[in-house]
Amino acid sequence: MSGFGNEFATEAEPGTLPVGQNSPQKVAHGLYAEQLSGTAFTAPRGVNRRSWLYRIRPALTHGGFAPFEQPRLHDDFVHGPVSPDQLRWSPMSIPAEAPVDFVDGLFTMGGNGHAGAQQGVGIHVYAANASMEGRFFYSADGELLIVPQQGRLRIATELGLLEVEPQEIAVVPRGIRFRVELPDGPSRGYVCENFGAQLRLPDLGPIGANGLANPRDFLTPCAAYEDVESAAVGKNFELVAKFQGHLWRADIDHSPLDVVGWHGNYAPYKYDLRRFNAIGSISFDHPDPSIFTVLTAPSDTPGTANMDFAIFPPRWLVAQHTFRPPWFHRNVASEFMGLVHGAYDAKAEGFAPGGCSLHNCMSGHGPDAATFEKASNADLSKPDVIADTMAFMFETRAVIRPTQQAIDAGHRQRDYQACWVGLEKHFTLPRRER
Ligand SMILES: O=C(O)Cc1cc(O)ccc1O
Ligand SMILES: [Fe+2]
Repeated sequence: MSGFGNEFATEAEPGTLPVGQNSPQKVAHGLYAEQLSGTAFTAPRGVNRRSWLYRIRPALTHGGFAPFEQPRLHDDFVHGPVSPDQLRWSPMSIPAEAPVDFVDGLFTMGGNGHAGAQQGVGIHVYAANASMEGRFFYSADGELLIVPQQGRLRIATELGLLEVEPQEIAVVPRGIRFRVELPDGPSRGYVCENFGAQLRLPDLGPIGANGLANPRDFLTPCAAYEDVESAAVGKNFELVAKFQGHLWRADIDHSPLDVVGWHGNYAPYKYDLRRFNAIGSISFDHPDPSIFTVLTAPSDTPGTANMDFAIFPPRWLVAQHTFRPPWFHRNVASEFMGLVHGAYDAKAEGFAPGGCSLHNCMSGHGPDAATFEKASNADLSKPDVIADTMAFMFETRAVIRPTQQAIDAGHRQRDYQACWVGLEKHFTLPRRER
């Protein structure tokens, strides 16, 4: 179903949805009615999100929770000093031998804020080789923006099935239970867990009513359900929850993906980044990267987002008498970048698909020496096309604290700063005539 944040109504069996009310005394087909609230009951109508689910069993049907050991996934972003170094990582290798599913394959790179304060983000990468089997997951801490880099994901959610491939993204709202299957086997990607206000389309200001990510290109699944008892398939099922920064597990004797019909505006969605209508300079100078915002999660300060998701898609560079690539700069916001495909226009080498970089608040960064040299001498009489590329940025208001495991990781490029060696002093003044 198409459209960002629409009021959808969908049923996998005819006659499931009640007409004219949400909670009849008896629901059709012997189902239970359950409301899933994604915003405060009293949030203003324009941002209020909730859905009504008609399901085989209510969501409370499971055993007690006990801690679940996956120490690579957490959100301890508070303790210890944080270095202002520019950081970069090569792609994390995908496990080859023992089966590792999406939950076990998550590795927290860094983040800020805390789920408890409903502020900040957790930034994770995943590297997995196996589908989740008999395991279902949800995060009560934040909505999950999933950016696959290698391998498709088949995300079976309570509200329906999302299939995403690299260069597409999926967003699973806080609380929605899902299972990730890997149709292509070895898979890798990035996840931004947004603890703040929900992602939405940015205002377009003078751009007008169209452009950037267009609402109709966001797709939400139709209802699809499983009527599966664990005993019938001879397996133990478990429900894994991320709650206040830690993982918990509970036995569950059935698939919780048992929603036969639902209606509302709190639902997972996907978007193909190749549909992004990039807008840029047709005169001079490289614009601020906010022009590439796909989705934004506002904070309480207008214009200063908890998190922005921006992409750097294929596009033409036509600006005149200017340095065309991203400029050297320092930013009050913090920038975590990843590369889904191809090469990034500020880095000639070293920023590989599946890799990532972190440039924190006020840390200087910009084009590497090779890019600076090339762009400073480029022939600007011709347009340049950047094809075959898809980089992205999670940009946050607060400093992104890398985790100790990210700092210690073997795939961290300890020589990252060397990419700027060669940016020599060129300062000269014309000789003054007497
Ligand atoms: O640092 C980066 O590479 C991201 C970035 C891209 C751009 O085009 C302008 C500013 C910016 O921070
Ligand atoms: Fe930057």
